[in-house]
Amino acid sequence: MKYKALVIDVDGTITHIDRKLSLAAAAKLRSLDIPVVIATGNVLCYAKAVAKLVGVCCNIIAENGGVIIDGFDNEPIVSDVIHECEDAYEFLSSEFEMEKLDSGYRKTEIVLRNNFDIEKAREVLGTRFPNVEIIDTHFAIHIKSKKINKGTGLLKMAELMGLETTDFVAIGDSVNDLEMLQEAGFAVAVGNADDFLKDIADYVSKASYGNGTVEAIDYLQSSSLI
Ligand SMILES: O=C(O)COP(=O)(O)O
Ligand SMILES: [Mg+2]
Repeated sequence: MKYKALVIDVDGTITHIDRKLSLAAAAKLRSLDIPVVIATGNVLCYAKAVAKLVGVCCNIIAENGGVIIDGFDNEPIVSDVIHECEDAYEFLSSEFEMEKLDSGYRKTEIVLRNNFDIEKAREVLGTRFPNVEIIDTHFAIHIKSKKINKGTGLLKMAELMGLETTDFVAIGDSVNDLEMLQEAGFAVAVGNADDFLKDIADYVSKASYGNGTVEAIDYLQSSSLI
């Protein structure tokens, strides 16, 4: 066994296209005897439920690295980065009809329904908020700090777990997984992943969504990598 832990995205990676949980992926993750860290752009309470129900509780990177816990009842570590995201949102909302998602729960970023022109929004924002970026995960649009991502989240989590980031296999599907896959020792992109993620991955599954995760874990096990 080469890698000591696995860090895995949620939407598009352990789900089907419609965000329903892939039961096959959940069963596969639950069967592993190495720690499994959930890493998602979703809010912490959502991620905690995912981790608990999948059965991999509870080292969690939520809000794209902005919020981290290393135990279900432990106090979250919350990055202080929301203010600039709020300022950018206020600035944009005078020009775009935007619908906030989960705003009552989010601590570190602003998330919006994917129903406006993101390219235009990036143009309008220009260089006004140099520490803020807008990303599209195909599930939602995030106005987030450039200072945090799932890669910085993995660095912190590895430290909390007494591991190196290179001890991890990372599995993901989208732009918000890029830094995490770059940081990990072994990177997996599922079949539905964006091309730029597939380009940097060590393994690209033929199957998509949750079935891609099952295929990748089968490969890692049969190659004695985990
Ligand atoms: O929050 C999103 O937009 C996508 O969530 P994910 O990181 O679990 O894929
Ligand atoms: Mg995803």
